[in-house]
Amino acid sequence: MTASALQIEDLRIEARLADDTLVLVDGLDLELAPGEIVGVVGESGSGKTTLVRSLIGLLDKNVTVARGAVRVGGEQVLAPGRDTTASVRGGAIGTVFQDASRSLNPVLKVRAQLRELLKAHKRGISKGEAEERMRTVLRRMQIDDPERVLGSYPHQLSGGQRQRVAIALAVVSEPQIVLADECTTALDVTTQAEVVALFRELVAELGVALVFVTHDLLLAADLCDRVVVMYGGQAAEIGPTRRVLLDPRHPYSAGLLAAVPSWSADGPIRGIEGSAPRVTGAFTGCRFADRCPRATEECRAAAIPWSGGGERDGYRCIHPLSPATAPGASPGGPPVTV
Ligand SMILES: Nc1ncnc2c1ncn2[C@@H]1O[C@H](COP(=O)(O)OP(=O)(O)OP(=O)(O)O)[C@@H](O)[C@H]1O
Repeated sequence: MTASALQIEDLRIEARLADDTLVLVDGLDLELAPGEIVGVVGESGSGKTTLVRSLIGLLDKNVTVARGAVRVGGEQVLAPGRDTTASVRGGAIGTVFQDASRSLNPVLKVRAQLRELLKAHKRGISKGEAEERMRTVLRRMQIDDPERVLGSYPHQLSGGQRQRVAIALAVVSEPQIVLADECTTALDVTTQAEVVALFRELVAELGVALVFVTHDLLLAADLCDRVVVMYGGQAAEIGPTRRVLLDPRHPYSAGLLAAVPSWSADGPIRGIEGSAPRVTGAFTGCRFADRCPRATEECRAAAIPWSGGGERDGYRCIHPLSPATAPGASPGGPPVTV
């Protein structure tokens, strides 16, 4: 059996406020094999960015890991009171953010930025080897004039080139895992498609595990092997992309799909009414209950257990859509109302 690239076990992340504790991520279990692409989707505020930031040691000062653990390549890097994620950031874990300017240093030329990472994470690499590696990685990003780009400051590059350089920075140290947080959102559709194609190639060629965070369900459908649908800090549903899209079991997943225009081409587009709850430490029951037409008192009474086929394919709902009534009953057709 292949060792996991990334293992997240029962992760709970809390934020301390002056008068309360907010739960930002709760009970998250996720395992990624090398070469696997997992999409993390969900509305704004569902905890996607908090999850990504926890993996690279960039949580805000008032935010801590309250329970669970994270392992990278089998080694524990995050647990309550323990955070050694800085040792994997830029090395075993590469990150690409939405805004390339967050990944790039505006006052350093691209060469200096790539070289800095190689020096930090590939100890003993010679100057010549580093030059060769930088050119190769830029060519892999389909930059055909690597010499010019290496000698440029970020502001001298186009938006698409900047995002390619940001991806080059994420992969130059040959990471086991790449975290991409909304990294195509700010790009035009053509560049977005090119960047997605790049990720696909990178995963196939380098065997990295890719966590692809996006609002865009169709983009996730196009790229990802599996998706995690997050809501209120929890995984509402996890499963192979095709299964989740064609046969969602959690009413929230079905609601998200019904809100995608091209998915609902033959039927009415419906947003999900209401907004996500503020989850404090005292919160009980299903986080989606107040917005869910299937909710009963039972949903509000106690924590909802995980059901289905285990961590890799399941949902957190006691009144799931049955396969017969879910959109998968008519693949490609409009989702039913939830
Ligand atoms: N330091 C903090 N203190 C208190 N609450 C926080 C803190 N950081 C994030 N939050 C809250 O945690 C929740 C999850 O935020 P997060 O940014 O992870 O969501 P998201 O799914 O990535 O949203 P988006 O897609 O808009 O980036 C939000 O309600 C946010 O306001």
